[in-house]
Amino acid sequence: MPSKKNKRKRPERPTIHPKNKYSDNPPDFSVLASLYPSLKPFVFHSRDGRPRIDWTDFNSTRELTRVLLLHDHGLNWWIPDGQLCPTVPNRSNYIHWIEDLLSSDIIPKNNNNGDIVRGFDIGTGANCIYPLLGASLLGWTFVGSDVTDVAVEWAEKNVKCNQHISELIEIRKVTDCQGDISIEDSNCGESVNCENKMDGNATVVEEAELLPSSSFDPPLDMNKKYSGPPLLLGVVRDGEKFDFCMCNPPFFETMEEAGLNPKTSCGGTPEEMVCPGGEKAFITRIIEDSVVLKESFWWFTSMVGRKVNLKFLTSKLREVGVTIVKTTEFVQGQTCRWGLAWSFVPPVRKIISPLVQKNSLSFTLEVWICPSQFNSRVNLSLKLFIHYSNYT
Ligand SMILES: C[S@@+](CC[C@H](N)C(=O)[O-])C[C@H]1O[C@@H](n2cnc3c(N)ncnc32)[C@H](O)[C@@H]1O
Repeated sequence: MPSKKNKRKRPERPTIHPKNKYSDNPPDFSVLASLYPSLKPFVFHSRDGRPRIDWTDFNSTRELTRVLLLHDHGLNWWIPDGQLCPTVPNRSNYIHWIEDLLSSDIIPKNNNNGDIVRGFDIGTGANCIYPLLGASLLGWTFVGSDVTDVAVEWAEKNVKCNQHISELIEIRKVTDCQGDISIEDSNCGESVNCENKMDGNATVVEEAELLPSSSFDPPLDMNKKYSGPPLLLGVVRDGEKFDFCMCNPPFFETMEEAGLNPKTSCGGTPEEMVCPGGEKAFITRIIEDSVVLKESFWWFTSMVGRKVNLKFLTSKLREVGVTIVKTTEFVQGQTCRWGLAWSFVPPVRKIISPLVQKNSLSFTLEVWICPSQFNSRVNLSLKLFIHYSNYT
């Protein structure tokens, strides 16, 4: 007789966004191999008779991505050997999560660009996957930025060979000396050299009082501060307005760390995978840039690779006085990634729940409201957590 313990199964976490093309129809490698002979050499059958792909072989994963983009999205696509190869279903999850953000009514809709949705993909890579998917699935327009010549060259090729959406995507090369971009660093007192610097206004002070203490979060090691080329500040041009930015950052500090998952081979050069301070430093810089560029973006978002960093980053967001933070979990086979979104736009929705559930499902919202956004001088240590499912 099964024990009571076994009966109490934890609810299954959704691993794929319901709007994802593959949520009801996962790719059938046999069918695809019969339609695209170039895929055939990479498909084999396991003992249970199911068609499989060798995920540890870069050529297999690249060919599968090429075929899926062509077959399911009508996109021509290629990357040179060794460049980071995206998996289409999980990259689509991030796009659909942003779609949810834009359509949710927690903050007012952005009408800056009329009906046109405009996104900024920080580090678009040679694969240019997010602009290609966002443009082909949803008709969004994009600026995709990158620093390396190979990424910019191949992203441009991938855009040009898709005439039906090429008008929607601009690839922007980031250079080290772009703009005059040093921003105030309150921790180490570097020089301030930008017009719109972070200023400690009243909202920041109240926010610190109102939101949970971050005293247990480890600080960012000063030696590991992001010191690379600009991310947003200095790359976004005067007067540009975006509905969102997105980013799949270099997660790791070393290539050894990057190579820790022997179950997959998605390629990835050091420029794509690694930066001093890893994702924590990279995303911290995006947060700092967002303070200066709060008028230029409706939503800021980034992928986060490690949960411990998510905690650090959300506390950083509280410090800088955002009005909203939203997180989600992207489950990719055995790997978990997180989505982090924030905004400085005052929220309109007020669904209040006393607690943030610990083991929340994927694609859920956490919203923090700072009462000072409503010009209220409430002298209470008030914490409002809003939590609801994006599926509703
Ligand atoms: C993990 S890869 C992501 C590539 C692609 N977006 C994807 O999801 O597969 C990170 C990318 O960020 C780029 N990158 C690093 N620093 C950057 C910067 N300062 N500005 C723009 N891109 C940068 C790298 O060259 C690399 O292409």
